[in-house]
Amino acid sequence: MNAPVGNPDAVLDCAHLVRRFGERTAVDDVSLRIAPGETYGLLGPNGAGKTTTIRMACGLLRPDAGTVRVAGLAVTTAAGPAKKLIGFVPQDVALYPDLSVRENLRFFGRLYRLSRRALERRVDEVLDLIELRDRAGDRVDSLSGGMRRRLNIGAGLVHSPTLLVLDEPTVGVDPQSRHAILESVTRFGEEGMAVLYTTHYMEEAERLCDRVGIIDRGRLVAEGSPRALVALVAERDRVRLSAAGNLAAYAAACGRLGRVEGAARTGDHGEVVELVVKDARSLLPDLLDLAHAQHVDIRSVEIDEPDLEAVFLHLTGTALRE
Ligand SMILES: Nc1ncnc2c1ncn2[C@@H]1O[C@H](COP(=O)(O)OP(=O)(O)OP(=O)(O)O)[C@@H](O)[C@H]1O
Repeated sequence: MNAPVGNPDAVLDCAHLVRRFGERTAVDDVSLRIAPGETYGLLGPNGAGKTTTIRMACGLLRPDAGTVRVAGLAVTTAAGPAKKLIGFVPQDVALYPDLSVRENLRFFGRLYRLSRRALERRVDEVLDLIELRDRAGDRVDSLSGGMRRRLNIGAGLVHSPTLLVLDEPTVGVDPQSRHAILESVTRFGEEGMAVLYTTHYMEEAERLCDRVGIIDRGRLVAEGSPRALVALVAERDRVRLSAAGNLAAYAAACGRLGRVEGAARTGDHGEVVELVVKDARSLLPDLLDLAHAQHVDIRSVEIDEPDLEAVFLHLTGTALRE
């Protein structure tokens, strides 16, 4: 049976996802959780693994390893109850150009077998959410590109999903539609929906997301609130390094570095090194060099407060946007 298990507080629970394409590991041991009403941004440059991660999260792509649960239900590439809880909005617009805005929404609602009355009510709600009520009767091929993007989001919303997954929804849209999209995503969170949002625009992640995961070359290299991540480049921070190797020796060596005010091995299985440091920004390279010298494999860095671009640059040595 597909009984709910795992963390009941998590709407989405991805554990240790791995996906390879030939020789290339596109997603390398990514775990993330999203709580009800939480907007989580997956931030990374082109090719970092964002789309591959969310396609696995939605059951559109089979992971080579790892599991996905939505509201405790296993997500697989086969049809199942978990899939009904997910609304997926792809990067490319998938709509019927010769149908009206309203007819498109009805079409997607019928796929989920909503009753006629429930469907009409929900279509009206969605038209308000995406701010297209005044265009409801217009054919899609008469809409601007940005309006089509908004309708594309509406199509993912019409069955009232518990989890909405949006893949770079503002790429290439006009400023007015971009604003409307960002406003509506804020409202989804306020209404209790969990949102997984991929972007390579730092300012979007900073504005919209309760929490951001920074992904680089398939690895989730840092996770936290925008403010907490920004603290990575501020004056004194708590740093949690998830790692594998001789962590007792590594923690002791970190403690001997200047500017480290405390170092301890923690975590349920001793897999974390926790540090209190002054100016994590300048210290992080030393911590990573030390890990390298001691053959310690750092899996992720977590910080409890300048901007996310700086954080990204600092963590990966590359810019978020090429
Ligand atoms: N179907 C596929 N076959 C082969 N390689 C793939 C496939 N899909 C993705 N990849 C590779 O996996 C890596 C991650 O791609 P992915 O599309 O997940 O990144 P992304 O962060 O979403 O980037 P973008 O912002 O450009 O969409 C890239 O190196 C990409 O070339």
